[in-house]
Amino acid sequence: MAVAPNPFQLPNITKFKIALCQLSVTSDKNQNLDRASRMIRFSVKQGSKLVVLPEMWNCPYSSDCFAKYAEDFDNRDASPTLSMLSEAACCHGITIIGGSLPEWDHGRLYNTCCIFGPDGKLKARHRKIHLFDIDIPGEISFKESDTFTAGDQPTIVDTEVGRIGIGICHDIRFPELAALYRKRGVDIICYPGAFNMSTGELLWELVQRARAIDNQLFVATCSPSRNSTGSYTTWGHSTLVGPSGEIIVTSGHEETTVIAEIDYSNIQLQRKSLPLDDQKREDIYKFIDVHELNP
Ligand SMILES: NC(=O)CC(=O)C(=O)O
Repeated sequence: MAVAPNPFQLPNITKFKIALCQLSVTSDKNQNLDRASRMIRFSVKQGSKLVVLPEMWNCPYSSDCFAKYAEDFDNRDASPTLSMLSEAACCHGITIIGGSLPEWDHGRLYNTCCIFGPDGKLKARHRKIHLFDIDIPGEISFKESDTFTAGDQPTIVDTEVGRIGIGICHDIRFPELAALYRKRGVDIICYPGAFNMSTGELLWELVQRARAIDNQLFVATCSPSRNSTGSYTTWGHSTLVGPSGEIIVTSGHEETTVIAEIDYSNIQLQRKSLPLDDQKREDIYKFIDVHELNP
C-alpha cells in the first residue's frame, strides 16, 4: 500500500466530474460488459473524469454465480472484463474504479475492485476486506465467506483526480478503515456496493454520511440497479456525499448514470471551520485499555 504524507494537500486537479454508473446486472456477462461500456462512454460525453461502477456488475450477486463468472486477472487473455475496463480507461483518458468482480487467484476467489488510470494500466486492486455474512431471520441470510476469501490490505491509489481510498460495500461499516484512509491523506473514498432491501433502507445513506462526516472527505457509492427477479434484491441509490455529510447527488433504484461535480476545496473549507484533527484527544481514547476502566 502507498504510504502518503499526513497533511491534506490539494491535488493538481481540484474540480472535476464523477459518474456513478448504476447499471442493471443480468445473468448474461457479455450484455453486462456492453452495458457498462456504454455507460462509461455516456459518462465521458458528460465530461466525467472519474467513473465508478457497482459491486458485482458482470455477475449476479449470488453465491452460486461467483465462481462461474470469475476471471483470472493476471491472465488478461482470459479476462474480458479487465480488457474492457483497461481499453475504456485508455481510449477515454479517464480513471475508472471498476466496481467489483469475482476474481480467481491460485484457487481462491476474491471480491475485487480494479482501478485503471487514463493510460489503461491497472493501478491497484482492492480485495473486499470485510466479507458480508448476515443472518436476519425472516429477512435476509447471506454468507460471502462460504465462497470468498477476504482481502488483507487497505487500498490507497494516487490518480489524476486525487488520492482515492477503496472499500467494497460491507467495508463501509468499519470506520477504522475510513479513518486510516483519512490519516493517509485520501480525498475521496469510493465504495462500490450492493446493499439489500433490509439494510439499504435502514443504513445505506446513514453509513455513507457517517464516513464522510467523521473524516471530512468525499464518499462515493455505486450500486447495481434494483432487480427483483434474482435471489438478492439490491437497494440501488448510488450517492455522492460531501465532506460535511451533505448529499450532493443520489439516485433512485432504476438503471441510471449519476453525474456530479466534486470540488476538493470543500474539504479544506470544512476542516478549517471544524478542525476535528486538532480537536482530537487521542491521548484520552487511543491508549486506554478497557480493563483499566472496568477492572
Ligand atoms: N454486499 C454487501 O456487502 C452488502 C451489505 O453490506 C449490506 O448491508 O447489504
